[in-house]
Amino acid sequence: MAEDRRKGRATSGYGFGDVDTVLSVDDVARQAQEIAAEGPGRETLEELCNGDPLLRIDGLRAGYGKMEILHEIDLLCGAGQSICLIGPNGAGKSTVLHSVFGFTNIFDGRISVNGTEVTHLSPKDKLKRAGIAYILQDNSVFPDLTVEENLLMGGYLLDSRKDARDAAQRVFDKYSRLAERRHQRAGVLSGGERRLLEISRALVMDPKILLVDEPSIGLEPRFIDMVFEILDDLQHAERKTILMVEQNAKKGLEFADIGYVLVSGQIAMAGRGDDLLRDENVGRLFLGG
Ligand SMILES: Nc1ncnc2c1ncn2[C@@H]1O[C@H](COP(=O)(O)OP(=O)(O)OP(=O)(O)O)[C@@H](O)[C@H]1O
Repeated sequence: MAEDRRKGRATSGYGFGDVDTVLSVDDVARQAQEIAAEGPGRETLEELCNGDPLLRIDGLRAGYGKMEILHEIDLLCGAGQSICLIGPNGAGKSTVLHSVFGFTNIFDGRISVNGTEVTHLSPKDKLKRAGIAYILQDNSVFPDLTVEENLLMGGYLLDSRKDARDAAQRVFDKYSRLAERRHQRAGVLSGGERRLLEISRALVMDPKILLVDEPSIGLEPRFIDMVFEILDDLQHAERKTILMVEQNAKKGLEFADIGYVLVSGQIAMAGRGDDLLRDENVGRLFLGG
């Protein structure tokens, strides 16, 4: 089992946020497992989501092909809450999002939304029936299409083109910055505007749950705050539930209500974002001090 748990681990070093010290992934994994050998326990997770999860993951074992990357993951997220997953490179953070959206092989466990099991739904049904949207980690806009055409792509599962147009217009009404550029090629947008377009494209389907993979990646610092403000507004003004992966652990924990620390495909710790920011071990291992 110990060997299994190590299968998904990358071997390179990494840094988090402003970290100057570069620790090896194995060092961090070993130390994190030492400080949280038992994991956070179900009671803690129930308490963190106020006992009423919208998104619930129980005992999830999942991976790619036959390789198991996630080992009995439990995660509970209340409606309108945000969770940030942090941890070393290769820990399986993105694989959690991939599994919730239906991109992995699920060997065991259960994923449910509002009490309804969605474990084996296709990504299309996750979006259309379960209200889960996945926002890609990389630059995923179509640069040769206009801003409007990119947005309409987000509505391809709606029943008619008119429904897609109406949904896109609702997004334009919310983000005048995009509306002003609706006929421009997406390729000419700034990095921050492109990230806004990626988020907006997911909003066309009016999802309840947003899976956000590395929102700050590749962005100039001046755009990073903008993106977190947009996510904050979606959570607090529109009551979207957000499950996020963020390599910049400090930013992620400052943003999120709840943080989960993933190490070698297992949940090592979970707590309120501000508590984890103050936690000595998290600080030493993930925040550089
Ligand atoms: N599509 C895939 N096919 C096969 N293996 C994959 C695939 N995607 C990820 N993996 C492997 O799964 C493991 C976990 O990767 P994952 O991307 O989930 O980690 P992560 O914690 O998000 O890391 P990072 O911070 O580097 O993005 C790694 O060993 C990775 O090589």
